[in-house]
Amino acid sequence: MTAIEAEQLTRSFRRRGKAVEAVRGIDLQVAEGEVFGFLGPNGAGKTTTVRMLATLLQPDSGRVRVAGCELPGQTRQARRLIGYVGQAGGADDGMPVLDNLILQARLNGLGRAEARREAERALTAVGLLDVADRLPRTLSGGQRRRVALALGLVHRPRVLFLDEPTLGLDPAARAALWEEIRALRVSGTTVFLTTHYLEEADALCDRVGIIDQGRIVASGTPADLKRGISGDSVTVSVGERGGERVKEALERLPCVREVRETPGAVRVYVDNGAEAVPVLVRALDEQGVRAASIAVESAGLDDVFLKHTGSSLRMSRAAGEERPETGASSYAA
Ligand SMILES: Nc1ncnc2c1ncn2[C@@H]1O[C@H](COP(=O)(O)OP(=O)(O)OP(=O)(O)O)[C@@H](O)[C@H]1O
Repeated sequence: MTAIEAEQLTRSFRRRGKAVEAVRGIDLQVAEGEVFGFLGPNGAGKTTTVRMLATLLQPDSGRVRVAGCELPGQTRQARRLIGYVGQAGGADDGMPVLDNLILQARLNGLGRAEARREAERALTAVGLLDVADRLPRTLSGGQRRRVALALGLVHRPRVLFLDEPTLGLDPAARAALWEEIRALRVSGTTVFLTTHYLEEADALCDRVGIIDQGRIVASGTPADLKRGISGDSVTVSVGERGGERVKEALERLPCVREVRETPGAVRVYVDNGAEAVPVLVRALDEQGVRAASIAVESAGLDDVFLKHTGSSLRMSRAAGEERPETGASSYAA
């Protein structure tokens, strides 16, 4: 059965008197029990989409059906069946972790005893029962993120929305959260997560939708998406300038299938990276171009991203592109 269905969703905002088209006609379907990743750069429209799917924002046009409920007509029923964990997390710092969860469960209509039971179950599920009596502000960033996850899970939602669940976490905390998400999948919960971490989409998701400038530009399993880009990618770092010359020097070579410029580097697609590198180095030498570094990899999701959007997600992160403050609010259905 389909857990999430959207047809031709659109949403604009007004900013300084101008219309910003955040979402421009999105269609998607997520099957029950699937982990679906929504991958895109800053400002692509991920949060706007996830908030519309999770009943938190009204679309300008289009249709949403989630957990069997048609929106906006069946919003109340839908909220009982879905959970939402926003970027800001949702815990109240003035009360201990367990009380936060009990309150959340009560808000979802559970009786006192059941709310306590479910709160303890959710904390156990995210490995935090030992901090039940602590105030959220005394916890580490990773622990606070897991409290937010528990808040989204306390009423056993069938569909869980996670907006950038691991943003800013260190690798160990991220790995711990990935395990929680994998466990949710095993329990049959449908998970819709937004991310701009390629590795996260690759490691966790059954299917991925790539969003850019408010539109889905590609979707499929990570393996299917990568299959469309077989071979190796060679990244030639050239600094701020010089990309154009490198591109010119390399795109004529018979072993080169395609060349794309990204900020500070040129990505070259070849069948066999190890064989191509000496040829590329010679060609650069002949043109008097010096590369800062050359790296060979199997083509991955970033290459899929580059192909469909014309920009590299990894390179834009490396170039220090910071995310704007979104002020996202948090809510657990
Ligand atoms: N409330 C708002 N008012 C005005 N503009 C908005 C509002 N919310 C989002 N936008 C704009 O809509 C576009 C999409 O934003 P959105 O937050 O959905 O992107 P995103 O992919 O989630 O980005 P990020 O990864 O930075 O969270 C951006 O240009 C953003 O500035």
